[in-house]
Amino acid sequence: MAGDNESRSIQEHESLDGNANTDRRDFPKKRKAGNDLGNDELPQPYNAKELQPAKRRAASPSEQPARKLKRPGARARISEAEREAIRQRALERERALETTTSATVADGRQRAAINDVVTQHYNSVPERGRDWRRTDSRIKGLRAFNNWVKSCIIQKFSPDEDYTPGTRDHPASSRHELLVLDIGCGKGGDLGKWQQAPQPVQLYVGLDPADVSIDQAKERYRQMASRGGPGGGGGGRGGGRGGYHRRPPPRIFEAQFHIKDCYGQTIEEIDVIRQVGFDPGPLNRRGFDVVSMMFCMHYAFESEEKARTMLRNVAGALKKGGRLIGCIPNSDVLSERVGQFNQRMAEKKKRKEEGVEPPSDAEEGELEEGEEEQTAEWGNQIYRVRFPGKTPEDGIFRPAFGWKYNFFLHEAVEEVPEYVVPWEAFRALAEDYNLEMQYHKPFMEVWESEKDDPVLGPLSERMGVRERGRGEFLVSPEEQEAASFYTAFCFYKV
Ligand SMILES: C[S@@+](CC[C@H](N)C(=O)[O-])C[C@H]1O[C@@H](n2cnc3c(N)ncnc32)[C@H](O)[C@@H]1O
Repeated sequence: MAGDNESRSIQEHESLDGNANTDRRDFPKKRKAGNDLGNDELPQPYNAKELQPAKRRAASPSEQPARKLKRPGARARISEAEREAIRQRALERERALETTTSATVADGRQRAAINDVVTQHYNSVPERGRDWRRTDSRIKGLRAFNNWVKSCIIQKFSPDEDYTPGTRDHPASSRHELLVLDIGCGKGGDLGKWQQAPQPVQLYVGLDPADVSIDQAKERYRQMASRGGPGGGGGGRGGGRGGYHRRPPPRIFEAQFHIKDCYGQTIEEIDVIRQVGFDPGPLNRRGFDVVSMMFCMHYAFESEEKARTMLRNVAGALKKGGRLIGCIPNSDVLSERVGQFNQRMAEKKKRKEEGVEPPSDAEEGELEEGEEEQTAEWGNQIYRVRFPGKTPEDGIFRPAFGWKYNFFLHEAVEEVPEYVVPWEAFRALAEDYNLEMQYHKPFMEVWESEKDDPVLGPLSERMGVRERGRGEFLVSPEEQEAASFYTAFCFYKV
C-alpha cells in the first residue's frame, strides 16, 4: 500500500451499483440509528479512568519458477531480474515461516504468532519517513492520492450524523468525542488523519498482527504526542498546514495499540474492546463510533470463516449507528480484467482449433512445450496483479471466497497474496451482521466528486495531490491506473 503508510490503490470504473454511490450529505435521516436513542440516554461507553493507562501520551512465495517470456515487454516493464529478486525474497520469507512459530517479547506479552506471509511482509517493509515519502518516492503522487482519499472518507463519515463543528460564534453541536477502532492499522499512518477529524477523537485503538508495524505505530503516536499534534506545534485544525477548521489546536487523543489477527480470532478478549463494549447484535448501545479498515479487509476473504470472523469483530465493536469505513480493491475492476483475459484466451483457443494460423508465434496465450498455462495478469511500471491459478471465465467470482492473486506495488508491496472481495457478496454478508451499505465509490470517482469541495479540495493541494490554486493533478497516468484499483466504502451498523 502506498499511503502515508504504504497505501496503494487503480482505473476509472463504473460501479455496478450506481445507486450505491450515496453521498453522506444525502443520507436519509433514518440513518440516525444510535442517535435515535438520544445521546443522553446512552450508557457511558468508555471511561478512560476505568482503563489501565495505555502508556498515555506517551505467492506469495512464488508457487512457480520464473517463466520465459514469449513477448518481452508486453508484460510489466518491471525487469525480469527485479521480478526474480522479488520472488527470491518471497521464498526467503516462506522459508523463515517454516522455522518460525512465535516469539515472546521482553515485557512478557505474547507476540502474535508469525504464521502468515502477509504479516511477514508488512513487518519487513522499511519505515522510510515522511520526507522520503513526499519527495523521493517514485509513487509519491499515488501515496498522496491514497492518503487524500482516506482523509476524505474519514472527514465525510467519521462524524456523528448530526454533528456540526464549532465556530467562533457557535459551539459544536455535541461534545461527544469519537471512539475509533483502526483494524489493520499498520504503522499508524492514519493517526494524523484522525487528529484532523472534524469531530474530535477521544480514544483511538489500533490493531494489527504485524508486531513490527505495531511498534512503529506506537512510536509514531509517541512522537505526535510529544509534538502536540501531527504537524508539530499543534498546528492541526487551527488553519495552518493541514488545518481544516478554525479551531484551537486539538490535544492529542488517547491511543492504544495491540498485536492482533482480527480475521482469525475474536477481538473481544482485548480489554479495551470489552470496556468500550462488544456485542455483534443489533442493540449494541455501547461500542466504537467508527471502525476503520483501510486497505486491509481483502486479506479476510481467504475463506468464509475468516470473512465472518472479521465481520463479527467489526459488528461487535460498533455501537448501533456506528460506521464501518475503509477501502479495498475494486472487484468490478478485477472481474472486468479477468473476463477480458479469459475472452482473449478463448478466442485464441478457438482460432487454434479452427486451424487458423495465429498472427505471431509470440502471441499471448500460446504455449510452448513444457510451458505452463498462462493465467490472468496485468499492470504497469508501478503495480502488477497476477492470479496464480484459473479464474472464472465470465469474471464473476463464485463462490465468494478464496480467489487469491498476487499484488506487487513498486516500493511498497512485494507480490503479497491478496483475495478478491466480490462486492455484492460482501454487501450481502455484511447485512447478516447488521451492517448496511451507505457509500461505495471507486477512487477516481471520489476524486471527481470531492476535488472541488471547499474543505477537501484545498486539502488535496496541501497533501500534494494537486498543484496549488486548483492546478495540475499531480498523479501520473500510471499512478492513476494503480489508484483506480481501489474503492472506498461506508456501512452503518443498524
Ligand atoms: C496495506 S496495509 C494498510 C495499513 C493501514 N491501514 C494504512 O492504510 O496505511 C494492510 C495491513 O493489513 C494488516 N492485516 C493483514 N492481515 C490482518 C489481519 N488478519 N488482521 C488485522 N490486520 C491485518 C497488515 O498487517 C497490514 O498492516
